[in-house]
Amino acid sequence: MWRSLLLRGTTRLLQVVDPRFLHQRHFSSLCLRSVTHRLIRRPSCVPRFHGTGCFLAHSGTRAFRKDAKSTVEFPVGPITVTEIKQYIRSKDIPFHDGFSCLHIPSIFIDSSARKDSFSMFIDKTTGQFLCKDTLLEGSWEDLQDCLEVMQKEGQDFLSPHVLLGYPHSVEEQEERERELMEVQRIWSSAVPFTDLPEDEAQLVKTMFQITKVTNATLKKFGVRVFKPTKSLVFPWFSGPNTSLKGVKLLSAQNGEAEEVKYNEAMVPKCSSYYNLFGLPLVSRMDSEVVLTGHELDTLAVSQATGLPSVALPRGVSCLPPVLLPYLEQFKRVTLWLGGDIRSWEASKIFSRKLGLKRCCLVRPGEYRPCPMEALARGKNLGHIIKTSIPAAHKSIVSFKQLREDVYGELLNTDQVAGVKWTRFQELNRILKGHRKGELTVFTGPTGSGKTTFISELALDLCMQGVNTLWGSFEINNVRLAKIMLTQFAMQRLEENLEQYDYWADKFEELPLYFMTFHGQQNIKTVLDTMQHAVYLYDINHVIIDNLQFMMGQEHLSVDKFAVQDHIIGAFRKFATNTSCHVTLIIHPRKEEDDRELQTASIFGSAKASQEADNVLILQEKKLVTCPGRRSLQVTKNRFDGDVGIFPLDFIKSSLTFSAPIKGKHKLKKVHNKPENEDVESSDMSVKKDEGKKENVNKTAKNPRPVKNPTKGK
Ligand SMILES: Nc1ncnc2c1ncn2[C@@H]1O[C@H](COP(=O)(O)OP(=O)(O)OP(=O)(O)O)[C@@H](O)[C@H]1O
Repeated sequence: MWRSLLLRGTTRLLQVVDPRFLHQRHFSSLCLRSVTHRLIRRPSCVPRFHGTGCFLAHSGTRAFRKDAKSTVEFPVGPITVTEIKQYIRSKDIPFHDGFSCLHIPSIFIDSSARKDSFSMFIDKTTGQFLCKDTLLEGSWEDLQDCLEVMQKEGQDFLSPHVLLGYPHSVEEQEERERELMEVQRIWSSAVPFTDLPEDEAQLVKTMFQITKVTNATLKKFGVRVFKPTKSLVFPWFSGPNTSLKGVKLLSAQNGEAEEVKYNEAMVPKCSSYYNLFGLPLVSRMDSEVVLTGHELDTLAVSQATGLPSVALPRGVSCLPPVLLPYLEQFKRVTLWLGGDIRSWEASKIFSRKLGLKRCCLVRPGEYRPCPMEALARGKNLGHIIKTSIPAAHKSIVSFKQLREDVYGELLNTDQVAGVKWTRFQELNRILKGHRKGELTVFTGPTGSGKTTFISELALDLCMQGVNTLWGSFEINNVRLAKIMLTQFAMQRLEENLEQYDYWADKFEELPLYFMTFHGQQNIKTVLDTMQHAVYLYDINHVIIDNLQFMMGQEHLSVDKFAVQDHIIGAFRKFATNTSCHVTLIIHPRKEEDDRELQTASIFGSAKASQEADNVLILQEKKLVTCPGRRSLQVTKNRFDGDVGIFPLDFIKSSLTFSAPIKGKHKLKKVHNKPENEDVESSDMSVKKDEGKKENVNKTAKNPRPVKNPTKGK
C-alpha cells in the first residue's frame, strides 16, 4: 500500500522553484527524491508547508541546506473546484462550501475527539489542504492518497503518526531546533510592555511614534520589548494550543522629515514562515475582521474600533494561501493594508483570493492614511472602515464611482507610475516605472545580450520587493541564477568564492522564483503554471525568455504568425486579468546587419506591438572602438507616450549594463516622430519635455490642497 503511494508521489513534477534550490548540483533528482520521501508533512518537524521538502546537497566540502519554502508540487493537471467536490462526494465526505476553501471533517482525528467538526480546509484553487487541529498540510494528491488508503483499510481517520514518516536530515533538524530556541530566547528575554517603568515605556512609544497606543492594547496583543536591539517584539501564535511559533522584531529609525523608518526581522526567517498576527484574539464567533498590512495597524484598529483585526506577516507583498483557512470564518473582511497605491493595488488582488463578495476595501487617500497614522491624527477609524467600498466588481460603472479612483491617480502620480529602477535612471525617465498588469515586449539581435540585460532589469525590481517569476526556456535555471547572482554581487564570484555564501544568503531572500521548463513548451501549461504561481506567491512580474519556445515545431509551416498572435494575445490577457506585469522576449526577424531594429522588426505580424504596453529594443551597433556598447530604445510606451533611446555599457566582470559616465553623452530630445527617425545610437534621446516631468514630481510630493467634496464626510 505505502509503496504505491510513494510511487505516485514520484510522478509529481516540481514546476516552480525558488533560488534557494539553485546552488544544488543535482537539482531535479533531489527534488524528485524529496517528493518520494514525503507523503505529508508532520507539523512537529516541519511547522508549515513552506518548510517542506528540505534536503541536502553536498558539493566537495561544502554543504548547502536548502529550506524549500516555495517548491510547488503541481497537481498532475490543474484542478478545478468542481473536480474537488466531485471527488469528495464520491468518498461520501460531507463538506461546507466556504469562501476560498471547502471545509471537511478532519481525517486525522478520531470522530469522537473532533472538537470542530469541519476543521480541515481544502483550497478551492489548488486543492492543498490544511487540518487546523493537527496543523497537517499537503497537496491535493496527498489528500487523495490518504482518502484512498482510508477507504481501502475501512478506517474513518488516519493517525498522523503512522502516516508521516518523513526523514529529516540532522542538519535540518538542528536548524529547526535552533530557530525555535532562538524564538524562545528572544521571547523570554523580551520584557512585556506593561512591565516597563512608565518613563521607559513612553520613551519606546515616542521612538516608534505610537504614543496614542495604550498599554492595555499592547498588553492585549502580547507586545514585548527586546532591549538589546531596542525592538518591539510581536508574537505569532498558532496551533490548537496557541503556542508560540515565531516572532517579528521591529526596530525604529529616524527617517527624513521626522518620519520614522521601520526595520523588520523575523524568526524563523520570513521566507520560511507565515502567520497572522492577532489570531489568538479572534473568537470563533467573530464574523468580521479587519485585515491590515502591519502589526502596528492592527493595534490601532483594535484599540480604536474594538473590531477583530489581524496583520499579514509580510505586509502587502503577499497573502500566502496557507493563511486563507484562518480567514474562512469571516463573512466580511475589510482590507486596510496601508495608505499608498501599492497597498490599494494589493488589496484588490488579495480580495480575489479571499472571495470578492465578502471583501470591502479601504481606499487610501488624504483622509484615509494607514490605520496607525489615522489613530495618530485623531481620525474616526470606525467610520473609515464603515465607509470602505465593496470589492466586487461591477461591469458597468458611472463616473461617480470612478471619481475617487481618478482622484487617487492624480494625487499619487509618482506611485501610479510604478516601481522605479535603481540601476536604470534613464529608463525611469522614459517609462516612468514598472507597472502592474502591463505587457512589455523586448527584442534585440541574436546574441546581443537580451537575457543578460533583462536579467538585470528584473533583478533591480525584485530587489525592491517585486515578486518575480522567471520562465527561462533557453538557458537553464542554474546558468540564469549564476548570471543574476553575479549581477547582484556586481563582481566575478569565480574569483571570490569565499564570498559566495555571503551573497547567496542575501540572494536567497529575494522574492524570486523560477519555472523549471526547458525547451519547447505548450502555452497552456506555461500559463497554468504562471497562474498557479501568482496565486501562491502573488507574483507581480513574469519574464518569458523567449516566445519562440512556445511556438511549437509542427505548426510552424502552417501559420506561424497566427500561432504567435494567439500566444501574445494569451499573455496580454494574463497580464490584464492577474494584474501581473509580463515581459516577453521575442526574437527579431532577420535584419540587415547595419540597420537598427525597429518595432516592425519583431518577428510576426503587428499584433506584438499592438498588444504590448511597452516595446523595448536592445540596439547593437558594432563599433570597433566600443564593441560592448548597446543602446536601449523604447519605441512604445502606452503609459504616457514618451519614447527614447539611451546607451548601455556592458561590464563583463559583473555582467551588468550601466549608464556611461555623465557628460560623455548629452541628452538629446527628439520629437515624437515615427520610431527610429531620430535615433543616434550613442545619444540619450528622450522625447519628453523635461519641464513637464518636474511638475509631475512636484505634484506627487506636494499634493494640491484641493478639497474633494466626496471625501472625509
Ligand atoms: N553588451 C555586451 N557585450 C559583449 N558581450 C555581451 C554583452 N551583453 C551580453 N554579452 C554576452 O553575450 C553572451 C550572450 O548574451 P545573452 O544570452 O544575454 O544574449 P541573447 O540576446 O539573449 O541571446 P539569444 O539571441 O541567443 O537569445 C553572454 O555570454 C553575455 O555575457
